[in-house]
Amino acid sequence: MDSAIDLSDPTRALSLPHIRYQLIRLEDTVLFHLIERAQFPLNATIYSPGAIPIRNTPSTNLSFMDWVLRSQEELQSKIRRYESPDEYPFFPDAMAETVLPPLKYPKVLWENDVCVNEELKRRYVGSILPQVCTDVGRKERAEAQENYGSSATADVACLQSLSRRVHFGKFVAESKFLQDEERFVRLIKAEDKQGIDEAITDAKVEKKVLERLRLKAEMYGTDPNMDAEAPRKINVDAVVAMYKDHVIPLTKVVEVEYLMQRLKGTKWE
Ligand SMILES: C=C(O[C@@H]1C=C(C(=O)O)C=C[C@H]1O)C(=O)O
Repeated sequence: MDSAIDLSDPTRALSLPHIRYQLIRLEDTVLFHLIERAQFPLNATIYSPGAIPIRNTPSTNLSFMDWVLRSQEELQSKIRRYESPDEYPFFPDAMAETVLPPLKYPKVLWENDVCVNEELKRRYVGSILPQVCTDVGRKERAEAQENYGSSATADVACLQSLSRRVHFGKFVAESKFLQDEERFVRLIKAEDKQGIDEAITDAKVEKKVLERLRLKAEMYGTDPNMDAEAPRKINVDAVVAMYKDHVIPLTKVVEVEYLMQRLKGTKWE
């Protein structure tokens, strides 16, 4: 799987404008996967471990959606998805040998074990989905068994694109570190997480992200030829809240935790 960061040229890979451009493109990916998911009911059953017996496969106590996610990740690891430094599996124990020769990615990040996927999935299932799947001007059942497979497939796409988005925080953090090494070394040595969080925060950029996202959700969430009263394809407020309350905060957690480990390791990935 190709990395979205232009790793052929490490200088470009760590250019903040280039990274921010990738983050803007990822907004479209996340939004389109959410629109796909929002056409189905919440189907809460697929997130409960053991609630749906998974037939003709070794017994598992995973939820149906987790089983689909883990199975997809196992396959995708065989085609090198997780060799890319911007991809992190939700089930590291599912990683298998690749069927293709290994890729040689240039080293742009420093050794770290930062991964927020568990917290991301908890928030996705517990807070984000219930809002995204809320009725948007149409009567809807809470469950539709015939959509269990499609809902889980759309969830995998949403989770993987959200995971890439928040873990891009490592490239942002490395770029900011190189731009102001002395300040960050001082904050890291003082283990001043609050100070690091303030140093990596750009409130103007965050405001622009949310404004742009609202515009995109309003534009992509409606059919141009339908009248204004037609139901929207996505709950716009839910999309903006997702970024404001979860995506941006988790991206900053990744930035801070990556920087806290920046002076410990060797150059990696
Ligand atoms: C990603 C960045 O770092 C922080 C996180 C942001 C986000 O997740 O959208 C935006 C601005 C910063 O507060 C950045 O500076 O672009």
